[in-house]
Amino acid sequence: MAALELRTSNESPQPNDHYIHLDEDLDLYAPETDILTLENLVPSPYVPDEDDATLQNSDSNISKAISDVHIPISTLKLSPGGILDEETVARGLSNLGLSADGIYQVYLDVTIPGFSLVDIGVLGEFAHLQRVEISHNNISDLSPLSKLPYLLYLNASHNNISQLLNFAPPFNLLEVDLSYNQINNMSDLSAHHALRKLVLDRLENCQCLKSLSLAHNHLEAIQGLDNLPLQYLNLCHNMIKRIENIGSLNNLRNLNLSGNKVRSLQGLEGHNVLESIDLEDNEVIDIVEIQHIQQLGMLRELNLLRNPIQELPYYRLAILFHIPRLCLLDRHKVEVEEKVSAKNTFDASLEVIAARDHIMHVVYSFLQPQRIWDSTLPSVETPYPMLVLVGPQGSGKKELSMKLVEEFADYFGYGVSHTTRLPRPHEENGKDYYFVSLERFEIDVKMGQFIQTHKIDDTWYGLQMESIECVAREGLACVIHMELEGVLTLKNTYFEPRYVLIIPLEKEAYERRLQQCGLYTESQIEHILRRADLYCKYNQDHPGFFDMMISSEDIAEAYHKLRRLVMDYLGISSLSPVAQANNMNEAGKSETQHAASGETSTNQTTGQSRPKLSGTEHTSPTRCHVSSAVGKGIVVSTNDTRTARSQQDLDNDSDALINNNANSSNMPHVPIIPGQHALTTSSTSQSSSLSDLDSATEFQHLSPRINSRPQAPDSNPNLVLSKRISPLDLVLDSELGSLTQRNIHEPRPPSTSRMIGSGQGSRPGSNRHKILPPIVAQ
Ligand SMILES: Nc1ncnc2c1ncn2[C@@H]1O[C@H](COP(=O)(O)OP(=O)(O)OP(=O)(O)O)[C@@H](O)[C@H]1O
Repeated sequence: MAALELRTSNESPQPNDHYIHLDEDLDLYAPETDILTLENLVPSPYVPDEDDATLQNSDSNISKAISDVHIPISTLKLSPGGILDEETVARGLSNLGLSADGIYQVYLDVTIPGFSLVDIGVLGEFAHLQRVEISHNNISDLSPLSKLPYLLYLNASHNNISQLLNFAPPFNLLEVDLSYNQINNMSDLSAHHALRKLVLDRLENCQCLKSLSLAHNHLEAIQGLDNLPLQYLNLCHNMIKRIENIGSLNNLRNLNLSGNKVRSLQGLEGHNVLESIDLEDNEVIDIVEIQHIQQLGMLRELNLLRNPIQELPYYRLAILFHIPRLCLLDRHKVEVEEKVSAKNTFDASLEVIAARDHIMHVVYSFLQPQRIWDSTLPSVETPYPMLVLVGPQGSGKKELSMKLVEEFADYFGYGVSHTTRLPRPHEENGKDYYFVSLERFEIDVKMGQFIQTHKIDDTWYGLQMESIECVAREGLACVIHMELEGVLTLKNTYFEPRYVLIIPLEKEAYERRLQQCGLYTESQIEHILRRADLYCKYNQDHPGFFDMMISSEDIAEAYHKLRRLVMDYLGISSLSPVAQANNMNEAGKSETQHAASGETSTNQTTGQSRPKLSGTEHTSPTRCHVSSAVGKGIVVSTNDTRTARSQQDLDNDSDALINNNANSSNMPHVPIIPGQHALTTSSTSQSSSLSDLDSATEFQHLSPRINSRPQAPDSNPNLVLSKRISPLDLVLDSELGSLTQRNIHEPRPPSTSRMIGSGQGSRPGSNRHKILPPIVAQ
């Protein structure tokens, strides 16, 4: 093996060993030799300047002497053609020290920058080198370094190297600087087991570098990758704590950071083409970190296995809620059901909330002994009449409801909700609300008492069946107020109330009002105002959902409108009889026009049209004429089979209805009062409205008569049931009966449902309008 060595011992030179004795007249530069002994070292006669190359008999001066040797350029060209020659190497040698085997004094370092070197093959002959600096050349092949077994430090920056460390690795290679090269192929570095520092700065010239893998190193930070066109970056199994300095990797599609110490996902924002992130076995702990990757539109795969975040309840659903576009999470395929479940868990739509609420109460009530709520039980045509004021908190619904009930005490009763909030001054238990403890509320829920519940902040509100039934038992229609969620639940039940949206449209005035009442904190007010927007939007998006909207900036004015509306419903007026008749005619005309033309009424807030709420929605032809006249309110059936009524019909409407009722059913002429059942006069139905199943059977015996179909029991004796059936079955039975047993052209016997018994007096207006007509836009 050829080597340039300095031997300081007294060893005798070996003739065949290419040793050079630095005798008095021996030239230092002797290319054909490769070992120097330092005995009697004298200045070289080739050195032109006496001060230069003065070798002294000491180690320190030897180094200087050799490195300062000057060869006249005119006589010697270093490394011609970029092929490194020994002379150039000799000029670059420094750092005299012991060879690795401890036998020789050798130069341990070589520095050969800026020689435009292409071929460094000769370096292989300097096996003792420990530090090689060959930067700023044109080297593309480092394979000769495979012959330097003691190499510890390599600086090959600013070259044309395209392969990373593609030489047989010196056993102890510690540090490599390959910055400013053309590396576009990262070879497996696992053989370089001692490598502790790898500098790959300024790889920006590698404009084709699409895939970079630096796995299983001890990298503590990401750097030097700026602006690379990388699509795949594998940094797994390093010691990286922060995702940094990859902001300019705009083409990154696949990032593997598994097996690191990453805690935050900050730094991943803006990687809009990132499709896959592997963060398995890291330290991500907080779900808020997901916000950093939430907006990555192409992200389809995420692996957070073996991160503390997995301990969070609903972890998987939470991730899917934030990034619903994921297809693969923690190496498991994401199912559609999971995505739906995620949405429903964290941001359920109002409809879902209501459906859940409804299901819960139905299930709990089924677990209880069944009772028939006979005062509010629906029949085919006559839902129990209810008026629901809907709107956000502080919109004045409660005040309006109370006033209405107070003024129209003969028609309406107030359906008292339960709440877990404390009573406010002037509020009375049982009048404004039933103020109950949370425990009591929960017990009632589990006892199946509620038909709907709704939570606002930490307060529960809920309407119990008994509250409505209480009002119905009095023969009154029920007025309640609630939030939108409550309405949606109610719409799942058999109740078919009229819904009036009460909402202050002027936001500033509304805000002032909320502030002045002193009941709400600033954040609550903000929330309420947002809810007000939600109501408006819901009204816009669901035409016809609310039957009417009343703006409630000014409560007095709102009440005035509501009052007018109700009076119109009930056909009562404080106007003169003539004006009253005119009003009725006007109302009748507009109703006729709507019914005849199938017009739609206009949504007040939006100007959108909405389908007129009328029974023309019903499919049964036998029900059309009924519904076209009455909508969903208190219903009286007529013999009139036309769907559009003439003005004359309307003028004669009341009388016709009364006569029809009386004639067709052979029943006495009775005025109709909301909520009163026709059979309340019968001794059988005088009993408690909270009947158990026995009374349900009793009810079934009577049901044909309830529907004024005397022939039904005979023609269908099965209707007299001895077994228990559900109210729903009753409805189905009676509907079936109406379709199968009765000729649909046959005039329909009037329904006597909701009619008061003959023994009871009529209430004001009840002989004028027996129905709650559909609300039309004003
Ligand atoms: N059973 C119920 N289901 C759903 N919401 C309800 C129910 N009972 C009451 N609410 C609503 O809960 C909200 C809070 O009730 P609260 O008695 O504090 O009314 P408020 O803030 O005075 O509002 P408003 O002036 O509109 O009546 C109100 O919007 C009310 O309508």
